[in-house]
Amino acid sequence: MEKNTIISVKDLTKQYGNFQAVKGISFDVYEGEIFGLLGPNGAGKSTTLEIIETLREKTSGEVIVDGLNLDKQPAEIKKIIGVQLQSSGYYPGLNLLQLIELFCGLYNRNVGAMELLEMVNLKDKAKAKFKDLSGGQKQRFSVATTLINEPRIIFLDEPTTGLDPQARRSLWELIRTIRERGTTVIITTHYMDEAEYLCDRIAIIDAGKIIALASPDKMIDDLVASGFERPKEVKKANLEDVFINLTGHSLREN
Ligand SMILES: Nc1ncnc2c1ncn2[C@@H]1O[C@H](COP(=O)(O)OP(=O)(O)OP(=O)(O)O)[C@@H](O)[C@H]1O
Repeated sequence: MEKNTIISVKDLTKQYGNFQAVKGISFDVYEGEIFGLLGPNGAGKSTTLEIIETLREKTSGEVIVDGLNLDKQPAEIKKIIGVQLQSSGYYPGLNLLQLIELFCGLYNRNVGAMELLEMVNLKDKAKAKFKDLSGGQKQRFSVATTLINEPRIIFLDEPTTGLDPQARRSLWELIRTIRERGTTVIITTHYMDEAEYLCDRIAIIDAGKIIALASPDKMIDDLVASGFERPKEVKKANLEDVFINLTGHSLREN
């Protein structure tokens, strides 16, 4: 299948004073994929994401989003992307339904607020305030807000950090559903299992450089082909499997 490039980043750098946080990275994101930026704390993932989102100035390099040049058409780019809003933007007096309706008004969109809450499994919480949600529910709501302007691409910055295993799985399913509806997803994470489960392709970033870029499967196959073996035999399950098995497979309300 012919792949369409929807984001193209070339030789991107970001300098904070004397410190170069992003050191000339290049990558393409294909339309309809879940693309992951995987790396340790401080690797430059958020900086890279925020530059593409038009929220942070780059130092040099070229970024094209859906044919639009970041330097010339940032306002056009904003219209076709969905970005997680800071929770400080969630007016404390409003409930979830009212917040979505407010954002619809701001974006001049007419999406069904209740349908959106249903999609992220928060219909029952429509009348609740954001502050009264669990961590997983907060993240699902935050993902819902990225969809209000019916974007072609959504950006998720470490969406599952701090969540329990079930809340994470529930969010993974949501992210897959969003991709199945045709939206391209670019996500940052420092969780290996998340990258392996969710992402079609990943770029591993370390100290501002991309050190590998491929599908998780290909990376693992290449490592094995190089003669790598795990030092000891791996058990057929891990502690997370035990936890999920004991607390239930079904995705409960998180
Ligand atoms: N505004 C800033 N001024 C100076 N240095 C910054 C600024 N923002 C980020 N940095 C530095 O740039 C580097 C990359 O930060 P960035 O937040 O992009 O990393 P990250 O990969 O997203 O890490 P994390 O997982 O911790 O969010 C870090 O060393 C950070 O301290």
